[in-house]
Amino acid sequence: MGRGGRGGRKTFRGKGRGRGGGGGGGASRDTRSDAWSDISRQNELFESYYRTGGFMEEAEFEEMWDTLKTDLPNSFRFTGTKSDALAVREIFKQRYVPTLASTKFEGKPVAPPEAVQAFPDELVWHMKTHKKIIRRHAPFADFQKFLVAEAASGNISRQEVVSMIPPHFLDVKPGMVVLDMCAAPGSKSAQLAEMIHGDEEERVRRAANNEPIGTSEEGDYSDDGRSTGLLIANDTDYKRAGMLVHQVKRLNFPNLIVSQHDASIFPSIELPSKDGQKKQYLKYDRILADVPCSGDGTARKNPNVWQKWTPKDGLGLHTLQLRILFRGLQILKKGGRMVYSTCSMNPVENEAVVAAAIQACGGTSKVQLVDCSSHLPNLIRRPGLNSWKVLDTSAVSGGGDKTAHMFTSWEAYQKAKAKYEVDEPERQFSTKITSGCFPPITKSEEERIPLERCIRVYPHLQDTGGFFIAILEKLDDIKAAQIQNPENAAKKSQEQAEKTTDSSIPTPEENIIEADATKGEAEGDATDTAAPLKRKLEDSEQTAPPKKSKTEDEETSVEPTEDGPTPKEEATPTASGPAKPASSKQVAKVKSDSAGQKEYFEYLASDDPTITAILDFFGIQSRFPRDRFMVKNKEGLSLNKIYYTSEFAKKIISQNKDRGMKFIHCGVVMFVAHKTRDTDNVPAPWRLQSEGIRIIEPWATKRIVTCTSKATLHQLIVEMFPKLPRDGPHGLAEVGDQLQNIDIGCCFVRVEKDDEQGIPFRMVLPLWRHPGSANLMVDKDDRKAMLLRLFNEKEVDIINHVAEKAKAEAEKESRDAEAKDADEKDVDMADAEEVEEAVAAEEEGVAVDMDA
Ligand SMILES: C[S@@+](CC[C@H](N)C(=O)[O-])C[C@H]1O[C@@H](n2cnc3c(N)ncnc32)[C@H](O)[C@@H]1O
Repeated sequence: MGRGGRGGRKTFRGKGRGRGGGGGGGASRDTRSDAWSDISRQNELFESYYRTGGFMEEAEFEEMWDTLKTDLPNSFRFTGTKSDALAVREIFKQRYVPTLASTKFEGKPVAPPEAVQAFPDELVWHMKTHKKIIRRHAPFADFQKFLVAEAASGNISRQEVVSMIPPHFLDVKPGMVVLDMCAAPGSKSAQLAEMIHGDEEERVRRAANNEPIGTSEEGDYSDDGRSTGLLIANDTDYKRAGMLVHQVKRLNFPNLIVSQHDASIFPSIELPSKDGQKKQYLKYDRILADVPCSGDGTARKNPNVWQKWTPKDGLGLHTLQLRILFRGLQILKKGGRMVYSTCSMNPVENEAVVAAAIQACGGTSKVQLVDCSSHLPNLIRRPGLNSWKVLDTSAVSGGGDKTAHMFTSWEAYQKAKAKYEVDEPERQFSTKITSGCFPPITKSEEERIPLERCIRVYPHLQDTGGFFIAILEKLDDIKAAQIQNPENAAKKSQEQAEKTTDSSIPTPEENIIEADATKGEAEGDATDTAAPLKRKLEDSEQTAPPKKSKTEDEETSVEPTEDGPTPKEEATPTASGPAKPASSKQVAKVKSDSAGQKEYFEYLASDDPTITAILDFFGIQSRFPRDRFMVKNKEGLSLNKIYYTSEFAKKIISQNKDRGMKFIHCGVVMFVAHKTRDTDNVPAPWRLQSEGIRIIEPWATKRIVTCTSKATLHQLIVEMFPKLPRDGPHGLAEVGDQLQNIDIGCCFVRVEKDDEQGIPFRMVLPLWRHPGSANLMVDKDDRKAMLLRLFNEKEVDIINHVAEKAKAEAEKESRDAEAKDADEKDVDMADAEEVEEAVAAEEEGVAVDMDA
């Protein structure tokens, strides 16, 4: 002890084991690519921290480190309603798994895809062959087509295995109000939306048929079986929020709002309140904080980790992470659950944040860590840490002589720093180290935070990336008086604890280690979202609840102590001082981040003439709500597109319209104006959209066509605009017979699940009945995906009868311009329209019905 100076420092240099990448082995060839073989998978500081930080036994560390240097397996998840996901999974198992199992690549057998045992129902799969090999090499061509087509159709999500874990621990049930605080690019939001959705479609169908929908402890089905829940998916980054919108749009979920706010000051969302009543603010049943982090658990797919890892990344993010978690806990319902997760293995970003947030909330009587050891029993995991060391690199200003230091406690850090201030005042430490970065020290067992309940997933445990998950439950209101600045709370508790601890805390000198002088990085503001190591692009590769009470207002009632003010006067816990109101400047900044764009969400009146005409046209039962249709123009006019949202989403959007909330997406496209001359006499010239069709179809009583044969379905998919005269012969079998009695306009085509014929699930498709033909309103890519899924047909040309006719006519005209046939010139108006649409569709590579 007390050796003084830097004599006790050890150098990292020479400690590296010099192991190369690779690892793995096994009977079949590991075909993972050499994709970034040119990048050295070594970083001495990174290795030394995890080797000497006391995270695991040496032997396990070796295994973990060897795995970290290998490429990550490909992984994906079957998505959507459970029955659809299981059906697509069956196609995959029957068609592709056996083929891949007998495939050879470069003369060696390929390891076939395997179901990841950690997740139920074999819905998650991974495969060792690198995705670049799958993409480029012939033996995988069919499988690649399947992956691309199903990902585009939303039946598959290409997501990293560990990234799928957090939503499973959130225990979301239909009807819950959920917030995803850092949601982009949206893979976990998609999982959460599926959970809120539950088996809604089946329930709604029963409700529409006046069949009992059953009761459930799991959700409030009073809205005719529809999920009354809500998901708010938020991200602060403008571009990434745009990606998020793109991803979640595919889900066609009317209960989803995308917002763009800084999660650490996430605004309180106002609820409608009755006249004279105190304002109420939204509280959440479930919150996910999948926060920005250093991302060192992604080293298997992210070369930046090897090239740029420095302890400052984690240190710099700790405070932002703490503020986000703290804000989440504030707006969580009492009894609600919150999951905090990162893809970093660094305790400074993990256990330290969790402990500091619990302390900031007033301790374990307010917020507890939930023991989830029996949940997802097949997930191999390690407990959270109760002790760890904090690594920092110091540097003499002006660069050079960078040194690494490992501290075991806040006290040790302060002592070392004080000593350096005397001995070597020009040496700079990270300004980001706070007492909260260190393990908490508590006076009694009751106060102890059981950090071992956190979950650590290391790469070698089940061939994944590294990940951290903490599951928190809010036991009690966090009273205004108890809300302390998170950092101060942690510090205060640490100071108290330090007074009572024994003298076994190592001195700084014992913990100082010298780093490779070339490895340090100048400290930057690690909260800058452009920092290279940030976990920004993770997943981007594509990529009994509290029972609901009678009214929405009651359901989301808020605790008086945590009522939020309007966004403009939001009280925010800050890292450097007590909670204070955010300035209006802050709010203005959030607005201007969007480059001045504003989304308008204007609801149509329930007796809006357009809505009335459309709903009458399709014979929509009066029980279907008529007041949830929305348009996205300032004037509130039904011009081009009409969207549908859930009742609760409508309440939230309408109530917070002028409060500075930055909502950037809500609603599912339900109807699109069909503007052609042949619609002059159509009472409702609006197209049904694939996005919204399944929401409204159960309630339709008119313009329904049933397709019972797989052969007819094939024809409808392969042929655009097949001929269909009003009377006389046609080639469209049972569908043609029904359509002959239907006037021009849009129709529903119902296709029921039929195992015998190999129709794996129920489908509802929009079709436009033209005067002389009919056309499924499905774009070409979706047609091709359907042909692959249902018929295993890979190279099918979609026939566009009208475009072909137009082309043939043009050729004929140019050959014999003089001899034009008068009859041919007299193409009827409707045919001309069809030509116009079809040719445009050909040019754009999509069917006319594709909604941009
Ligand atoms: C790890 S990623 C989230 C991944 C996402 N949960 C998913 O599964 O697709 C972290 C996200 O946090 C966002 N972020 C960074 N700072 C934020 C803040 N202060 N508030 C909200 N989001 C933030 C980043 O833009 C990034 O998209």
